[in-house]
Amino acid sequence: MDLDSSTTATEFPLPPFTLAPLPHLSDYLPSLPSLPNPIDCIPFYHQSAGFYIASSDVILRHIVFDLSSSAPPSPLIAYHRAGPRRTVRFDPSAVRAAIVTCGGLCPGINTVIRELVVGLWEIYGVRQVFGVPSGYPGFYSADPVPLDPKMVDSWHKMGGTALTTSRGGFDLGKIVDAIERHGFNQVYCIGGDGTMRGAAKLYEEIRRRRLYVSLMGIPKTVDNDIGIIDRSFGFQTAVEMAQHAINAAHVEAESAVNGIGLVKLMGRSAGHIALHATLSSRDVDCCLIPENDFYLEGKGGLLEFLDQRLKKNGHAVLVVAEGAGQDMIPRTEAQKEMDESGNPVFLDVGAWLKTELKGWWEREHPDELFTVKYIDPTYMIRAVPANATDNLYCTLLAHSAIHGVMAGYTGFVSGPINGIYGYIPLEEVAVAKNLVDVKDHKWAWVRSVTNQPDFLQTNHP
Ligand SMILES: Nc1ncnc2c1ncn2[C@@H]1O[C@H](COP(=O)(O)OP(=O)(O)O)[C@@H](O)[C@H]1O
Ligand SMILES: O=P(O)(O)OC[C@H]1O[C@](O)(COP(=O)(O)O)[C@@H](O)[C@@H]1O
Ligand SMILES: [Mg+2]
Repeated sequence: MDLDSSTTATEFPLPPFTLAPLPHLSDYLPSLPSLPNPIDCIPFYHQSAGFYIASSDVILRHIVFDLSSSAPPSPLIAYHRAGPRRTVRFDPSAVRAAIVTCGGLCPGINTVIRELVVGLWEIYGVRQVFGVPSGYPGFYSADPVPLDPKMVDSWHKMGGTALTTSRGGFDLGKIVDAIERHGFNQVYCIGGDGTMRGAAKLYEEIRRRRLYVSLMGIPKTVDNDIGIIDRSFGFQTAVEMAQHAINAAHVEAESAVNGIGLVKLMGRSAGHIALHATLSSRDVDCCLIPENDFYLEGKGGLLEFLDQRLKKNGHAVLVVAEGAGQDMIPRTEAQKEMDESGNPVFLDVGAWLKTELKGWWEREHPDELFTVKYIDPTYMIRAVPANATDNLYCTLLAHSAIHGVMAGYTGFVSGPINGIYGYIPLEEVAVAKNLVDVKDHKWAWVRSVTNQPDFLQTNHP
């Protein structure tokens, strides 16, 4: 079927798709209040046609089709659209909302908290909003902190999380007991893949206990390792911050004889920050990520590549994601540790690479000048406030979360899918990993920009 030549519009039927479930409190609590949405009374909003989202409004997860393919496409998935519903299932005066932040930092967490508080207060007239300090353990080990718009007014300008966060300490029974004890009937969990896994268990336990509590997840991770949604909030700010480290590495390398600027960026199992920072910078000669094994010695290896690059340019810039090359670094049994959440704690691949490079130069070019400047901005790229783009994203994310919870939905994650905000079942997001696909165009673009080796083991003896 040659569609290039068609000069007129051609109609095609939409392929069949499956609508993902969206849990609702009425699934197990048949007699819920049903009230008009308080937005009806806010003069700033004009409830034109389509303002309120209906349960029939859906969005497709995949929007790329091969019309020439005769084989039926693999079943397409659709999700319910995010946004305000005509009726709400909570009396705003009876809402007691809890916000908790878990795991590592990411630019914009405080903006999400701020917009949850302001949105609940101003749009829905909720007057009882609490912050749960120090992550999941805070439910049972700390007192909730009452929040209001005045208190959170400038939080969007602050990095980190004003509620404080933690890893580990997830105790299902204690947390749900605390939710009941405090009378929380809405719970907003801000966190990464680990937090989403925890939230999915909390939702199941709340449902098992048939509690009138809506719990949802707002995905956060600077690594951008959460699947299904377009990207994590704060990720673009982190990539922007990484530029400063790469620029410094480039200046140091250019100013030295046979200088190498080496930058380690975050990315435990996914190298998105390193990839995007490399593409944004144009000064990087080689980008190493966990998804693409590399080797040092021999034909097609990193050392051969650097030797050529130093001969040609006199300097080179290397960007390495912290999770890359971990299986190459010698480690003692004692060093096989995990963090409090069970995430692997890595050895410093940057320090190891610096040592390897210096040893190599000593062996190959003992009489020539050489220097490696190693920059590890690690926490500097995630402990900053969100940039303008991410601040706007955090606001839309928080509002879509509130609209869904007030409408009585539960056990979901809110996030943009192909740019349109949707509600995704928690357990789907909790298992959906987002790794760099080294066979897609972006990685090919990195290799064309850097002209780095493909490190295919076939070249490697
Ligand atoms: N599989 C899991 N089940 C329940 N709780 C989990 C699970 N994985 C992580 N958690 C909890 O979620 C919180 C954050 O997890 P962590 O992996 O540290 O960060 P992130 O959520 O940012 O990836 C921690 O309190 C951790 O105990
Ligand atoms: O904050 P910690 O415990 O030092 O963990 C650092 C790790 O956190 C991360 O920023 C990701 O953490 P999250 O999964 O909690 O977002 C990794 O990039 C990094 O390896
Ligand atoms: Mg994580």
